[in-house]
Amino acid sequence: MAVKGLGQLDQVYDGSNLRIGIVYARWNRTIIDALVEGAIKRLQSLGVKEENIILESVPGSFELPWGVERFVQKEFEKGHRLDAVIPIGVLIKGSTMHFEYISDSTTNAIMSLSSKLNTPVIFGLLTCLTEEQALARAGIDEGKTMHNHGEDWGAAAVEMAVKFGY
Ligand SMILES: O=Nc1c(NC[C@H](O)[C@H](O)[C@H](O)CO)[nH]c(=O)[nH]c1=O
Repeated sequence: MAVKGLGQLDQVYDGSNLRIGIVYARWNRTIIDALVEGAIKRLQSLGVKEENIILESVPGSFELPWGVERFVQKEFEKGHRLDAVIPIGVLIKGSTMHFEYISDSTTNAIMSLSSKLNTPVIFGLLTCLTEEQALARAGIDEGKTMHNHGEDWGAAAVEMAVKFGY
């Protein structure tokens, strides 16, 4: 018996009527730029118009939750509802516990945003132990060992907006 919905696992969703926000942190900029580019590329491949992809930045990943919350509210107040938002940040472990505290607090805060804003908020935070891990997940390491995770986030934003949006 076919399990209902499984066939949707690789379904392509039409983003042509969607307005998507991307809020990126400005730490580890080379990696961030690749991830943002990957998300935009996938959004456009799913039909999201260039003028409907709205970019904003914050100083670092710690500012992402509040920045995303205010970004969505300000766009709504301007009459431009966002159908989904992709926060993008790159945290790389240093020699202190800073990484752990920001990773944990920011992840939990981002997780609660979708319900709080009634808008799909995608988890676009890389929490890496080494720079090499982050480069690989942005698809820009030497050996091109992984795909650009920004593309996954773009696809998730379109799917969540089409399936559960207004
Ligand atoms: O420390 N490492 C990182 C970082 N620190 C800054 C922090 O997010 C915040 O902007 C400041 O503490 C000011 O509030 N922000 C990142 O996005 N990635 C890191 O790897």
